[in-house]
Order: sequence, then structure tokens, then C-alpha cells
Amino acid sequence: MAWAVRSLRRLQSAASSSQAVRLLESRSWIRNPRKVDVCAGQNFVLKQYSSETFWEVHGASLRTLSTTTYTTHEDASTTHEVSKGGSDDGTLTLTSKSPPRVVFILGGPGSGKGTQCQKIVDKFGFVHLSAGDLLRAEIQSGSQYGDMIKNMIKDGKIVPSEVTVRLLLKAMEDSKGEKFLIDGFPRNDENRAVFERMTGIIPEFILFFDCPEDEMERRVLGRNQGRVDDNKETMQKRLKVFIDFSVPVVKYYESMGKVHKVTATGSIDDIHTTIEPLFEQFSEAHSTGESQYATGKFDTSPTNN
Ligand SMILES: Nc1ncnc2c1ncn2[C@@H]1O[C@H](COP(=O)(O)OP(=O)(O)O)[C@@H](O)[C@H]1O
Ligand SMILES: O=c1ccn([C@@H]2O[C@H](COP(=O)(O)OP(=O)(O)O)[C@@H](O)[C@H]2O)c(=O)[nH]1
Repeated sequence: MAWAVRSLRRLQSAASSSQAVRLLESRSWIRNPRKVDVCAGQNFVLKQYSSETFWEVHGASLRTLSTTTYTTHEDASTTHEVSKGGSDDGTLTLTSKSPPRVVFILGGPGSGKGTQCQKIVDKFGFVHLSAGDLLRAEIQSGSQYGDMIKNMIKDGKIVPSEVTVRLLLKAMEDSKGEKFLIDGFPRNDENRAVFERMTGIIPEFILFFDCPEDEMERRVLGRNQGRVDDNKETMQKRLKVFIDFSVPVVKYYESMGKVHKVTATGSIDDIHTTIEPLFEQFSEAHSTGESQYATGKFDTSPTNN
């Protein structure tokens, strides 16, 4: 934790001298709140390198003076200028929520991802987020992206990453959950990279449902949920997209030793029995506070503005 102490000292000296601090790499989660004493009327600049981080700024009488967004390097960054109002000195506390834990559920169309997620949710209290369901809800909401998403789903194509990741992040925030099953995402390498860049989250592990194509097709064509993509023609396209783009994502995580491959052809209950121990282990590790999280760098330094 040496870096944290160093950062805090810098934050304090910045607060007392140049009246401003800059937060770097703030897309990473911070585990512990930082506190810094402030003098009345002091201004702070809190710089966020992603619009999707979960910063919270607390402090007696803190007022947001302005929020501006601009681009530095490839990242959108947001500056919040806050000032402590009133005449009393006080404490500025920077906190972030504790990082959520994420398990990606991957597998071809009809491999049983949603079915198994439901059983895990019932038993282990995860929040289940199906990327496909979120996209379908976005179409229903009358969003500006509705037609584009609908056409892409009908054609079995992968919706642009920014759209899907924003929906996932919003759902994560809205749910207030702490552990998530993200089902049917990431579907290609860009999905994976954008999610990591926007959240700083590395998944705990990946559950991959391995299912023969003819079985997946049989299940999808028998699913009967009125989906525009559950037909023979779109299914062929989805299978090709799965092999060309999604399987490489599984391989990527395999190279990191994060994939648990499950044969998806048994009965629903048998498959659940196979995967249950993974979530039992996860729950035990979680209760003792262990995590495979990669938290990124967090630093603070004085700024002249
Ligand atoms: N192990 C299984 N054996 C037979 N049918 C299954 C099995 N798992 C799921 N199904 C059925 O197959 C269809 C597709 O399952 P679903 O969970 O929606 O797949 P995915 O989310 O991977 O697209 C559903 O109708 C579901 O009831
Ligand atoms: O991250 C995602 C998830 C889904 N989709 C689109 O939504 C469709 C349906 O996905 P879903 O996961 O609901 O279906 P499944 O593959 O489980 O049958 C996909 O074919 C894609 O067109 C997407 O573009 N990005």
C-alpha cells in the first residue's frame, strides 16, 4: 500500500499549496476512501479519465462548480471542479464503490447460457445481465439506436461495443449489485477490450458452454420466444459469427487460465450440478475477501489549473 500513502501525501500537499488535485487513471476502482483536509473556499479539480467510472465525491458543503468533458489521448475525460463552500474548514473524502465481481458466461446461441444463469442466480444471489436482453430492451425503449440494433440482431451481427458496454454499465449501476453474471458478452475481442477500458474490470472467470452446432440449432429453433433471430437463416449467420469472433475471445481467456469449459449436452439439472462447485468456491473466496481482481493504477498529483 506504499503507493496509496504516497498518493495521499501528494493529495494533501496539493490541497494546501496549489489548491487543486488531479486524479489519474481514475477508471480503476479504489478500495479505500481518501480523506484530505481542506480550507474554506478551496477549489479542487477532479479529473476522470472515463465517463463511466463510479467516483463519488463527498464533503461538507462541497459544491460542484463545473463539469467539462474533453479528450486526452484516446480517452474521454471529465473534469469536475468542486469547491468547499461556507466558512468552515473540512474534509474532502474521495471514495469509490467496492469493485463489482464479474463472471462472463459464454457459449454459442442456444448452448444454455440463460437457462443455467437463472439457476445460479436463484442459488448464489448473482445479478444476471444478458447482453442480448439488454439490447432487446433498448429496442423496445424507442432509443435512437433501436433500428440499428434490431437490424444487426436480425442479421446475427455484433452490435458496436460502446452501445453494449454502456447498457451493461448502466444495468450494473442501477442494480446496485456486487456480483454479476454477464451472459453472452464479450462476443468479440473489441467487446472485451472496450469493457476492460471503460470499467477496469477483469472477470473472475469465464464459464464456457461447449455445445455441438446441431444441438444449438435444434434448441434455438424450438425456443419459441418470438425472437427475430431464432430462425434457420439467422442461426447460420450467428453460428458463423460465434466461430469467427466469439471463440477467439474464449481462447484469449483460456491463455490466461480463466476458462471453465462445460459440456452443455446433458440435462439442465446435470449441467447445473457440474457448475455448482465453481460458484460454491467463488462464494467461499468472496466471503474471505480474496479476489483475482486486477485493479489498475491510481495516483494523484498536483496540477496547475
Ligand atoms: N441442457 C439442455 N437440454 C435441452 N434443452 C435445453 C438445455 N438447456 C437449455 N435448453 C433449452 O434450449 C433453449 C435455449 O436455451 P437458452 O438458455 O435460452 O440458451 P442461450 O442463452 O445460450 O441462447 C431454451 O429453450 C432452453 O429451454
Ligand atoms: O454482447 C452482445 C450480445 C448480443 N448481441 C446481439 O444479440 C443477438 C442475440 O444475443 P443473445 O445473447 O440474446 O442470444 P444467444 O446467442 O444467447 O442465443 C446476437 O446474435 C447479436 O446480434 C450483440 O450484438 N452483442
